[in-house]
Amino acid sequence: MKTIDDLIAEGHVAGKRVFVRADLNVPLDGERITDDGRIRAAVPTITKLAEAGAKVIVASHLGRPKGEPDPKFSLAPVAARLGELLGADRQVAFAADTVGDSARTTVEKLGDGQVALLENLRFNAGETSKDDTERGAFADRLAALADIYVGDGFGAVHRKHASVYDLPARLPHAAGGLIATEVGVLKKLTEDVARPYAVVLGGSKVSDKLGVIDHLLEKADRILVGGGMLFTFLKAQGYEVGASLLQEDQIPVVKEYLERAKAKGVEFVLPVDVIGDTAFPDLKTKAPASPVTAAVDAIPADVLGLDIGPESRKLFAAKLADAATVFWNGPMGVFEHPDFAEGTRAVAQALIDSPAFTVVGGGDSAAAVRILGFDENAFGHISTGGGASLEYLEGKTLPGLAALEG
Ligand SMILES: Nc1ncnc2c1ncn2[C@@H]1O[C@H](COP(=O)(O)OP(=O)(O)OP(=O)(O)O)[C@@H](O)[C@H]1O
Ligand SMILES: O=C(O)[C@H](O)COP(=O)(O)O
Repeated sequence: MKTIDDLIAEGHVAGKRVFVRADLNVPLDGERITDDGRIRAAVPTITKLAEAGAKVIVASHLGRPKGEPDPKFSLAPVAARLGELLGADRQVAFAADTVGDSARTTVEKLGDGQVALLENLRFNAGETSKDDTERGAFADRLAALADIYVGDGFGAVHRKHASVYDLPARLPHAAGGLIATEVGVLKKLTEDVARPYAVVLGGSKVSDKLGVIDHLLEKADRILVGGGMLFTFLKAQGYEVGASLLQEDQIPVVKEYLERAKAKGVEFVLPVDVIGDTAFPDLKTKAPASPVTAAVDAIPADVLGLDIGPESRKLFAAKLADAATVFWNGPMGVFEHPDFAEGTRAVAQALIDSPAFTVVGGGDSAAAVRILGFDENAFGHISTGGGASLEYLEGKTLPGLAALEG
C-alpha cells in the first residue's frame, strides 16, 4: 500500500488537489461536538499534505442522513473545530455542498498548502448506494474535484461507499498516516495474540456487530457482552427483556454461538443484572432518569435495559483482571446519560487496572473513555474505528483498504 510519505518523497503532492477521505463522524449535541477525537486523529495527515504544498480537500460523512441535505448532520461545526486544531495560519474553507457549485468554487480558490472541507458526503444518495452505477456516477463527480486520493478514514473503511471504494479506483491513491497506524496495531491482534484474549462487545449497532462473534469464537478465550446486544443474548437464554433493544431474528444465531462457545471452551460472560428505565433518557437535558436495577431473570415488562448492573460491573472487572489482551468495542450502556454510564466506566477502569495490552475501538467507545474523564494514554491503543476494527479483526476484506492496495 502506497503511503503519503511515498507520494511526498516522489514529489507528487506540491500544487496538486489532494482529496482526503477522513472519518470526521463525531458525536454532536446540537451543534456542539462532544468529543473531537476523530478530528484530532485526522490532523497529522492533513497537516503533512498541506506542508508539502498540496491543496487539501477533506471529505467525510457524519451520522446517517438519508441521501439528501439535512442540517442536523452538517459538517459546519466540524469545519470550525478542524480550523482551530490546524492552527492560526491554516484556515478551513467550508463548502456548503459536496460536488455542486460551492464545492467547485471552494476548491478552485484553494492555494497551495490550503485546506477545504466539503459538506457531508451522505447528503448525496450516490455515496452509500448499493447500485454500482449510481455510486460510480457520484465517484466521477468527486474525482473531478481532485488529482490525487488519500484514504485516511479508518472508521469507514468497512463501507463499500463511493468516497471509500469507488473514488480511489479513479485517481492515483495512497493511504494516510492514520490508516497506516491503525492497521499496524490491529494486525498484532490477528497474529500472535497474548492469552487470555478477552473481547468486550457493546454498543447499539447490534445487527452490524453480532456477526463478528462467529469469528471471535475461533480467536478469543472470553467474550463479554454488554450494551444493546446483551438483550438478544438474554432472550436466547430464555429470559424476558422487557422493552429493551432486541434483535428477534438473531436469536437462533445467538443460541448457536452459545452452544459453539461451550463446545470450544470459549467463555461467554453475560451480565447478571441490568439498569433500566421505563423511557429512554433525555440525552439533551440529561434530566435525572428513574433508573431501576433488576436481576436478568426479573426485568419488568415495561423497562428497557440501558446499562449493565452493579453485580455485572464486578463480574466484568474480574473477568478482565487476568487477561493478557483485551479488545473493547461498544459502550456497556447509554453512557451519554450519567444514570447509565457506570457500566462503561467500570469496563474502562478494568482495562486501565489490567496489565493487558488493551485496544479500545469505535467512535462512541473512544468518546466515552474521554468524556468519562479517563486518560487516553492509559490504554494500549484507541482506535477510531468500531465496526471497521471489528471487521478487520474478522479477517474480512475491507473495501476501503482493498481499494488502496489496488
Ligand atoms: N442498552 C442500550 N440500549 C440502547 N443503546 C445503547 C445501549 N447500550 C449502549 N447504547 C448506545 O450505543 C451507542 C454506541 O454504539 P456503537 O455501536 O455506535 O459503538 P461505537 O463505539 O461508536 O462503534 P462504531 O465506531 O462502529 O460506531 C451509544 O450511543 C450508546 O448510548
Ligand atoms: O462511526 C462509525 O463506525 C463510522 O463513522 C462509520 O459510520 P456508519 O456505521 O454510519 O457507516
